[in-house]
Amino acid sequence: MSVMLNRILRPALKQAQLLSAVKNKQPLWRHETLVSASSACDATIRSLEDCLEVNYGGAPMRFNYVWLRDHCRSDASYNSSTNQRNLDTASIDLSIRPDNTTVQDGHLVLIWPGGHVSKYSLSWLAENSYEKNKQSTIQPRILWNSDTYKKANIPSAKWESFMSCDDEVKNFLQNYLLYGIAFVDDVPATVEATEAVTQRVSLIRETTSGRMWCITSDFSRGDIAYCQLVLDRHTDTSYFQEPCGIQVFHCLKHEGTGGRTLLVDGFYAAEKVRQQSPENFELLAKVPIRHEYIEKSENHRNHMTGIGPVLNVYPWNDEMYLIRYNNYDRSVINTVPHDLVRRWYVAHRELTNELRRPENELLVKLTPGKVIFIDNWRVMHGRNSFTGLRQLCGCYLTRDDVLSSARVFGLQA
Ligand SMILES: C[N+](C)(C)CCCC[C@H](N)C(=O)O
Ligand SMILES: O=C(O)CCC(=O)C(=O)O
Ligand SMILES: [Fe+2]
Repeated sequence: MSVMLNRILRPALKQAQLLSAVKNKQPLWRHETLVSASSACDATIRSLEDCLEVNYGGAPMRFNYVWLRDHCRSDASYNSSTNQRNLDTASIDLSIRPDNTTVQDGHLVLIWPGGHVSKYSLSWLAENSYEKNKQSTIQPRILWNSDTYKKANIPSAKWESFMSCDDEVKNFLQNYLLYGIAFVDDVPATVEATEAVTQRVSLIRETTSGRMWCITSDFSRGDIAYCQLVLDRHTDTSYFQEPCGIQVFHCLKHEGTGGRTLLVDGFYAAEKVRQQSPENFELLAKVPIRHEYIEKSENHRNHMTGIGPVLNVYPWNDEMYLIRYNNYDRSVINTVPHDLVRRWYVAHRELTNELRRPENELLVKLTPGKVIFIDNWRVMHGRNSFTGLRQLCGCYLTRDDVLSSARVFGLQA
């Protein structure tokens, strides 16, 4: 089986060579020919069968030849003013190899059959190598429990400066990216001001809940959010194929008791599971789970479903990027056989236990003026039961646009 696979991946290797390599347990790459070797003051290059090995400081990096041709940054191949590829990738010969390989002034220079020249700075190659990227995080984060979040003493942004000063928004976004929650204080207690504050950061994502929504416990919609009962920790819109990126809450009025907001860093809890039982983490990251929103009332008819694992992880570096966790909206499990179902419940229980540890629960009373932004892909929210009139307004924001704003400010996101 592995021989078959290798044959497909390395067609140039002779079957006999391959078999003897497998038999002698030699690494297969030994059989690849060292076509040329050139060195510069800071880099060594080796041409292998289907890739170029570049030694430049850290671990050796390997660049496939088609990849190199595809990533040529010459004017003919790439439009650097729009940052878009001109080259038709389908026109590249899949067995292409450069005729000439040199390093000049910190650049790798390749001459391809037909004479096209490609030049890549070594630092660009290092930055964009798989070897580098499998070790880096897309988004640096500080995972927290109640204590560590409080000790970090993160300042809230202030309405006045938030609305007028980009640096205030930048600092706010930095906190938001690191912790998955961030606050703006002194916001006028109106839907309009709440809308204005969110538009400093992103676009509003209109959903079936509305654009800006304002809820009281009036049972106006077919969902338990619209009552006075306790709501356990959860992420919203888990029934969307792409759950909403950001949840914004502003409590405009509360004449009564209770109704504190519960926040839990889902990544903190999930990392605990990863450390304690990697097999449970993997199940939560693999088993597809459906969530559902079914509403049948006079004014609203909806049937949404979203399918995906509870934990979503980038496959090349194992970084977590999205949690779907909503026990209210979780639908029928019918995507895996019974033995996996049993193991999935064990894994889900372990995650739930971590999410429910009292030391992980941050409780905040949202008061008029305090707007909270919650990373709905990471931080769970819930609330205590409450009495009296409570008016909560807010909206969802599109994640892509929040991250884009952050990157435009020069933040890593
Ligand atoms: C009020 N607000 C619009 C925020 C929520 C309504 C949707 C609640 C749903 N159970 C969910 O978790 O997505
Ligand atoms: O009432 C609250 O504080 C939050 C309710 C909730 O979970 C939601 O609206 O998404
Ligand atoms: Fe919610």
